[in-house]
Amino acid sequence: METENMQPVDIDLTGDFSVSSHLVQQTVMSGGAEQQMMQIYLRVRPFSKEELSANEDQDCVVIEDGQTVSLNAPKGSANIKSSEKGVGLSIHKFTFSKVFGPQTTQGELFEDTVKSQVFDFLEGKNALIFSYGVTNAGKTFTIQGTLKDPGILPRVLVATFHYMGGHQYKEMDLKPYLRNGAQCLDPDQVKQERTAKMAILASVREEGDHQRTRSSSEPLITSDSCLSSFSSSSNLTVFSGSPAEASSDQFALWVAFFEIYNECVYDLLQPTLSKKRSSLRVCDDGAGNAYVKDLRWINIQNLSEANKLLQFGNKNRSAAATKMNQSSSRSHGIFTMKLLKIEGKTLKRISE
Ligand SMILES: Nc1ncnc2c1ncn2[C@@H]1O[C@H](COP(=O)(O)OP(=O)(O)OP(=O)(O)O)[C@@H](O)[C@H]1O
Repeated sequence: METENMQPVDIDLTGDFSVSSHLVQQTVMSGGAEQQMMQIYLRVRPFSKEELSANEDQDCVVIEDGQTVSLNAPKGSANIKSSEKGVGLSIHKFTFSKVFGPQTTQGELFEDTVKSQVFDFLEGKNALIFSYGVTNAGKTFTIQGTLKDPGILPRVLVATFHYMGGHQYKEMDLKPYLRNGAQCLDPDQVKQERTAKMAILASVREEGDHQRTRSSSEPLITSDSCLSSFSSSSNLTVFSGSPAEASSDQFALWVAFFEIYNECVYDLLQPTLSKKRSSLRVCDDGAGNAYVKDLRWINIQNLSEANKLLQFGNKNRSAAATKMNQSSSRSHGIFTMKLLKIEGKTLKRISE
């Protein structure tokens, strides 16, 4: 899992990484922008019952200390055979910003990795969090989690609504535009926004009625209102106090959810009327910033709405069972939040 604080300007990462042979931590040197460190975390998930009964626990991954792991090639593997012949090594060491073992809880992971970045996002800075790993590694569990064990995304949403407190801008007439801007909507456009959002929320409510019997270990987004229910649970981190409380500023949260599947971009918040979905184009806003053209942005005003959009989007994701993971996501899902800080009717800042 990797996290980075970003400035509003795009940073070309290609060619700018400085990577030493055994150090996986990477330094981002940006042309003109301030130098930033990309934090790279490793989470080692526990073995499943099936993996244990198949004797897959061969101590291949050994956590040496809080930052280092050794990877030992499995018995009988090609790596072992060639290292016995003096070709290559059967042990590799990697160093990370921090390594989290199988006992790490979702709450501990959030605290020790992205919590400070969430605070930065609420205070107006851009941030990017992404998870990277082979199929079945635990990416979905870490980012989304389950009803019982909420992951990073629901925790970020809870923290954001807590921060906004009673200072929400409900007019819906200031909407993110292109990459870093916002546009004013006229009353007809606001009406269209409300209608589009209501259509999604209503469709999830209808489906939610048929889903009440799901278990708490299933992905978070399958259960209606679960975000709201765990937001009150004691193990959930929110920032103490709300910095928004004291000021007269207001906040609007807009979200988008899309996937990259077979190198095409699909909007997950676009109701699909036919089996064939149309893909979206990635464009340049004229200032060198990439954005997805015609991507749907929805203004959400509470956790229940956030949960419904997640349910709706996840249902649209291209999932197919693989040999290793029966509910594997076959695409890269990208959930984006834009937080607008508004004074009167004027946009003061926007963070993503
Ligand atoms: N830290 C963890 N603790 C307990 N179970 C976990 C943990 N991480 C992952 N799992 C379980 O391991 C399985 C695979 O996890 P997950 O679906 O998140 O993998 P993934 O990396 O998203 O896979 P894919 O790329 O194929 O979608 C799931 O059953 C999940 O519940």
